[in-house]
Amino acid sequence: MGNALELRAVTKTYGPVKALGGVDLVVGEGETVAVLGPNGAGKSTLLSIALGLRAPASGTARVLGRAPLEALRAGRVGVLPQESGLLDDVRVGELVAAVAGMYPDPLTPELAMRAAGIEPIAARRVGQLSGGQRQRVRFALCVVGDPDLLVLDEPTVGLDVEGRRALWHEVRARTARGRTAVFATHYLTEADDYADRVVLLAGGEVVADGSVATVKSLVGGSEVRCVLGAADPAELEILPGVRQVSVEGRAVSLRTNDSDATLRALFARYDDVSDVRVESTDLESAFVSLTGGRG
Ligand SMILES: Nc1ncnc2c1ncn2[C@@H]1O[C@H](COP(=O)(O)OP(=O)(O)OP(=O)(O)O)[C@@H](O)[C@H]1O
Repeated sequence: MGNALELRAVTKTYGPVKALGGVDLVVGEGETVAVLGPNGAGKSTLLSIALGLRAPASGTARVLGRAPLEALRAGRVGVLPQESGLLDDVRVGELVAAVAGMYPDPLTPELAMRAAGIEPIAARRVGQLSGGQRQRVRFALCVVGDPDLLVLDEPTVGLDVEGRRALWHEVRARTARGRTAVFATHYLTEADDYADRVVLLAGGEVVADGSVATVKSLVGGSEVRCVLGAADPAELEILPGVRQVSVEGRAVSLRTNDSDATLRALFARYDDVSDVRVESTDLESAFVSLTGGRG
């Protein structure tokens, strides 16, 4: 199988702002990749370059072995942009059917509407829909061409539980058939649950790229939380294994490379330790640690 997406040394600036500073990203066909990063990290810029909607300042982008716009025009790519206008006066079913007609080998409009959970509102005018319903319509338009690559920018914003469930069900069904999905999200649980690979952007650069487990292991270790009568951060810092200490009132959190050694020393040193919990690194703490607050 070939590559669905190939970005090589891609840079992008907006005036004085460096949005991307030399990004390499190769996504194989069949992968589900989450692009994560703080506000302003460059996620939308990266996706729009991948789609050919913006040109990189330098570097190259290829989609399914072609120039991105060519792949888009050939109907091989389904796009769910972060914000996009929809024609207000048409009915949902008509809109989906019209867009289906632009593709060489589309799904039936009914199938696309069912995937997005909008069959019951097929006769409604788009202008009368709620925000979440409009997002569902955008998703139906994104899949109706039966594309090989889905590019989704924060796809579940505004969707209710059922809408999110339907969307991910459809994305998974497609990737299970060898299609590819690249999505940007701020919901780390979505990356954890649905992506087989995570690309973490910060300040326009890739700071981590790998499976969720790999990205978590870059930060490594675990977190020991407890409650202490009187916690002195300087004393806690020298306990074995401890890399980072945070104290809020009586609540103590210790990031450690060796939770067993840290716990033994904690109990030996303090006789008023309570509410002890050990947690392995989650994606959120990996995110915070690797992006270091950079936008
Ligand atoms: N059209 C534009 N003109 C000027 N600057 C822009 C433009 N679009 C994006 N930027 C800047 O480029 C940087 C990257 O923006 P981008 O929208 O790609 O980030 P993002 O990771 O998608 O952010 P968010 O999570 O907030 O959606 C930001 O500093 C942003 O202010």
